[in-house]
Amino acid sequence: MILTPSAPQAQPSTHASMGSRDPISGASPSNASPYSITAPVLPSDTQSTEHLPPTQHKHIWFVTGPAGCGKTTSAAFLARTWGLPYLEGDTFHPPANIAKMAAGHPLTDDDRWSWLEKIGNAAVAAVTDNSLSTTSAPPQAVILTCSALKKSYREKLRSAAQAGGVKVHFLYLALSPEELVRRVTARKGHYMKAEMVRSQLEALEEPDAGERAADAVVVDAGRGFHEVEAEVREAFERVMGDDRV
Ligand SMILES: Nc1ncnc2c1ncn2[C@@H]1O[C@H](COP(=O)(O)OP(=O)(O)O)[C@@H](O)[C@H]1O
Ligand SMILES: O=C(O)[C@H](O)[C@@H](O)[C@H](O)[C@H](O)COP(=O)(O)O
Repeated sequence: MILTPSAPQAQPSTHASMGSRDPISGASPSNASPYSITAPVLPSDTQSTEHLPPTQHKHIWFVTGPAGCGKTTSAAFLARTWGLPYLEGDTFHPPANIAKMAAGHPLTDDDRWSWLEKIGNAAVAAVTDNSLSTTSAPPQAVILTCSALKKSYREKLRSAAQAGGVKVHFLYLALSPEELVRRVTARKGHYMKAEMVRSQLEALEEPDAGERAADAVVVDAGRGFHEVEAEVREAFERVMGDDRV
């Protein structure tokens, strides 16, 4: 089930070509695609405009949902706004997984397990050591993209964070099947083809009520760039604000 299916809205004219905007600097025009990103993106790669107040805990933000829902776009928005490191989940796949998906075959749970383990470990490391920091201290938060389609996958990511004593959050970008297919079809130069959206939706388990009460925020991703950014920003500021020192 899709929680908030919605018709696509017209994009604000200034964002009409955001698919080709540089996702970190936001620079436009550019011939960069979001998939030219190689992980990690460091805070110094961003031109952050906002300062994050000190928080009691370290935070991992997973931006989740099926291919095409806008994970890369929203993760890059958070990273460049707050000057946070950003890790692209796809870069943790072994080559065999990428080849499999590019050939149009969905991954199995087995295929995904070691990938999720790497993502969880990398997320915790990002906020507990300073390998992704441009100062002497580890960053307060890290942003990761990961489809995290099933509850069991999210549980695995949660347990990695729990072991590291770090708070974890899931931003789930809800989008109708039709709009997912439209966006994946329109996107060029990516191994994930539109036919794969169906299998992603078959695997998908949206965050349930318990997850939403705990650590998952559902964002209606069917609106224009500005509206989605505003909702993502609101969720991020609310959660981080609640953890202020
Ligand atoms: N709110 C939006 N409205 C219209 N198109 C969008 C929106 N957000 C992202 N897109 C476009 O949809 C495509 C998929 O977005 P992307 O961020 O790459 O998703 P994902 O990382 O989840 O696969 C890209 O071409 C992107 O520019
Ligand atoms: O769990 C999976 O089936 C895969 O990880 C899959 O989710 C894939 O990696 C991305 O969906 C592709 O890329 P985008 O989501 O970035 O389009």
